[in-house]
Amino acid sequence: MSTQNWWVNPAVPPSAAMELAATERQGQLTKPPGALGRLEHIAIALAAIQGQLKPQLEQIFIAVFAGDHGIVEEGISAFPQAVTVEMQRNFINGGAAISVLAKELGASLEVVNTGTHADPADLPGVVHAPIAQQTANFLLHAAMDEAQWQQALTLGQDSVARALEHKAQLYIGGEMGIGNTSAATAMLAALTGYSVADITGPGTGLNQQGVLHKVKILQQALDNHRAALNSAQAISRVVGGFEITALTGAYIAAAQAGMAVIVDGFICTAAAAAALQINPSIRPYLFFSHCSAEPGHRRVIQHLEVEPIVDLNLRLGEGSGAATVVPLLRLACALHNNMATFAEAAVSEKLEE
Ligand SMILES: Cc1cc2ncn([C@H]3O[C@H](COP(=O)(O)O)[C@@H](O)[C@H]3O)c2cc1C
Ligand SMILES: O=C(O)c1cccnc1
Repeated sequence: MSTQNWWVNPAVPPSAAMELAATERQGQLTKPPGALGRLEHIAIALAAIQGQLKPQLEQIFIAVFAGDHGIVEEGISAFPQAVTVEMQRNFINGGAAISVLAKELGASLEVVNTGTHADPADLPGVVHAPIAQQTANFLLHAAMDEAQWQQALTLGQDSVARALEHKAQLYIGGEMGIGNTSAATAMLAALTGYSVADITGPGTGLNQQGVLHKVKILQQALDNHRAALNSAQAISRVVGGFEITALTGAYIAAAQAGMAVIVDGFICTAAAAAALQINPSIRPYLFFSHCSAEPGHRRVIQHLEVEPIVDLNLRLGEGSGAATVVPLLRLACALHNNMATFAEAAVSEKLEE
């Protein structure tokens, strides 16, 4: 099915035949069947996605989407908005957590300015595609209009096109945007039905009073927009962010291109939750990396019925949690691809029951 709205085009399901072949291979490797637990499932899922018995994760593509948020006027972050621009420089200069992780993994790293206060002349090396300097303050206004939402979504699709040019076998999206835990929380409350109070947390480090204020602002925002929040697309447009929408577009486009994706923490999960409602066919392509220390994440993960790979108390963003699990995925593939079978190693198989 092809439609004008590219984001609803279904992703082709991963190969069932390859899933079966990879499952059979796991059963033949020199270990009790199932003994490598979820590492087996990861390798099998990657084999099915890549359509090859021995999946490969050499080329990793990481995109960090930066976006500024009008809602910061309401005092909902512990850090000033200037950090969104300052961190873009840090990403490019190699000093940020995601820069270090990307280097360690031998991954390609790009930074996309989806709409921030950055001066492009000041930040060479960033992909500048600003939709505006920031979203509208969604306490009173829709964060984006329809054209801006589509533009942001397409920035994610463009990034996936660059990942494909790099022959990437795995796509990681990250985000940077002061105030974006507020946008993510508002989106997730509207998408899942959890109350704002149930899933609001400190983000970069609000104190208890700050969190209560954040709850109040987000609750008011959702009340103000209640009538408009009638679809995942509307929710993402009205209370989301440019960078979060770009991530939603990237997840959908990667799955449509048959590429595996690792989802990062709380904010990326908001983008993924919207993507899954807009286009449910992408689900098999998404691996959820970790359970964030942002308190709402555990609930949201349960609601989505997904199982994060690790739980390390991370609460950074930038794609850092997703990058952190790449070595585990690589090891899962190495075991699956390189272990000997019982026949090859002349090891006796399990007794018949
Ligand atoms: C120095 C610094 C680096 C970061 N890298 C990611 N974030 C994270 O914190 C922000 C969201 O938190 P809030 O909603 O509370 O503003 C996002 O930019 C997110 O990526 C950072 C935050 C800071 C301060
Ligand atoms: O889990 C995340 O993505 C997160 C949590 C807090 C602040 N920034 C990001």
